[in-house]
Amino acid sequence: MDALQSRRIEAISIAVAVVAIGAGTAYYLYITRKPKPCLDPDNFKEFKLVKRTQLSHNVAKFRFELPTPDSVLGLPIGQHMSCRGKDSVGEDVVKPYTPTTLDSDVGYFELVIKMYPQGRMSHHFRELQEGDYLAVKGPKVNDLSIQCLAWIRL
Ligand SMILES: Cc1cc2nc3c(=O)[nH]c(=O)nc-3n(C[C@H](O)[C@H](O)[C@H](O)COP(=O)(O)OP(=O)(O)OC[C@H]3O[C@@H](n4cnc5c(N)ncnc54)[C@H](O)[C@@H]3O)c2cc1C
Repeated sequence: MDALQSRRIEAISIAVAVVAIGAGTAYYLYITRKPKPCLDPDNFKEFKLVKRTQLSHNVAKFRFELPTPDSVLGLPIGQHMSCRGKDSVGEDVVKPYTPTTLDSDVGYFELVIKMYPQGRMSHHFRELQEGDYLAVKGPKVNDLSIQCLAWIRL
C-alpha cells in the first residue's frame, strides 16, 4: 500500500515538473521572441497611411501601419529605405527616405517629409491621403555603412 502511494506521489511529482518546465520554456520563448522585420530589401511592399500631420506649410509627418500591431519595420539605425510613387505626369519615381521611428516603435513607422514645389516624389507625398498605400523596400545600405562593416570585419 505504502509502495503504491509513494509511486503515485512520484508520478504526480514528475507530471508537475514536466508541466512546470513546459510552461517555463513557453514563457521564455514568448518573452524572448523577435518580431519578424516587415521590410524586404528586394521587393516593394505596400504600407497603409493611417495618419498625416501637417507640421508646417511644406513639411508633414506620415504614419504608416505595419501588418500586425507587434510588427517591426526592420530598418537598422543609419540605413534608409526606398519609397516609390508617381510624379505629376504619372511616371514612377523612387527616392530614399529615413524613418524618424526605430524598431522599438512597434506596429507602425513614421516619415517626416519636406515637400518641394517642383519635386517629383514631393508631388506623390503631397497627394497621399490617409487610407492610401506607399510602396517601400529596404534596407538600402549606403556606401558608408558598407565601409564601416568592412572596417569592423578587419
Ligand atoms: C539617405 C537619404 C535619406 C533621406 N531622407 C529624407 C527624409 O527622411 N525626409 C525628406 O523629406 N527627405 C529625405 N531625403 C531627400 C529625398 O530623398 C528627396 O531627395 C527629396 O524628397 C526631394 O525629392 P523630390 O523627388 O521631391 O525632388 P526632385 O524632383 O529630386 O527635385 C526637384 C526640385 O526640388 C527641389 N529640391 C529637391 N531636393 C532639395 C533639397 N535637398 N534642397 C533644396 N531643394 C531641393 C529643387 O528645387 C529641385 O530642383 C533623403 C535623402 C537621402 C539621400
